[in-house]
Amino acid sequence: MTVAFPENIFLVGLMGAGKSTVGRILARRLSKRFVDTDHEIEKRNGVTIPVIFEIEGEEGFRRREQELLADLAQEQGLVLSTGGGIVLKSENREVLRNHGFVVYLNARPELLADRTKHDRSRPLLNVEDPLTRLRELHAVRDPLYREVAHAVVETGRGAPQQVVQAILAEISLIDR
Ligand SMILES: Nc1ncnc2c1ncn2[C@@H]1O[C@H](COP(=O)(O)OP(=O)(O)OP(=O)(O)O)[C@@H](O)[C@H]1O
Ligand SMILES: O=C(O)C1=C[C@@H](O)[C@@H](O)[C@H](O)C1
Ligand SMILES: [Mg+2]
Repeated sequence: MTVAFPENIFLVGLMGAGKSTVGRILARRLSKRFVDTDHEIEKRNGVTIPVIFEIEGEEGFRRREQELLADLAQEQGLVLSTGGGIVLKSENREVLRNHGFVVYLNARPELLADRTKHDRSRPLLNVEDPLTRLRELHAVRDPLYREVAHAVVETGRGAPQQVVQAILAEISLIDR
C-alpha cells in the first residue's frame, strides 16, 4: 500500500523535552516550514506568554492556543512544535491526531527540570519546586501525549541531532 509521506509533523511533550530545538532542525532537514505555537502566540498577540498568563490566566492562554492550532492544522507541510499543555484539550488532541504525524518527545522529569532551570519564560515552572511540578505534570499528561502520538521518541539519551534521526526513523516506518 502506498501512503503519502506525512505532510505535517507535530511535536508534543513536556516543557524542556526539546520540541522547539528539535523541531527547527527537523524542519530544515525535511524542507518544511517550522512553526512554534508558543512563539506564534507571542507574535500574533504582541506580548509574551508570562504576560498572557498574568492578564488572562492559563484559561486565556489555552483559548488562544486552541484557536491557533485550529488555524495551523489547515496548512500543509509544517513541522509544528507545540506548547507543552496543548494536549489538555480533547479538541486539540483530535485535531493533532487527524492532521499530521504526531511525535511525543519524552524525557524524565529530572532531566526536564535540569534543562529548564535557567529559563523564566514558563509560568507553570515559576514555583519553589519545579521538579515536583514537572513530576505532577508528567503523571497527568504522559497518558494524553501517548493517546495522541503516532510515535514516541525518548530524548534523554542523545543530542538534538540524534533525536531528529530517531524521528526520521519513525517516519520512515510508516507504510508507504
Ligand atoms: N536532546 C537534547 N539534549 C540536550 N539538551 C537539549 C535537548 N533537547 C533540548 N535541549 C535543551 O533543553 C532546553 C529546552 O529545550 P526546548 O526549549 O526546545 O524545549 P521545549 O520542548 O520546546 O519546551 P517548551 O514546552 O517549554 O516550549 C534548551 O536549552 C535546549 O537547548
Ligand atoms: O506545559 C505547559 O502547560 C506550557 C508549556 C509551554 O510550552 C507554554 O505553552 C506555556 O508556558 C505552558
Ligand atoms: Mg518550545
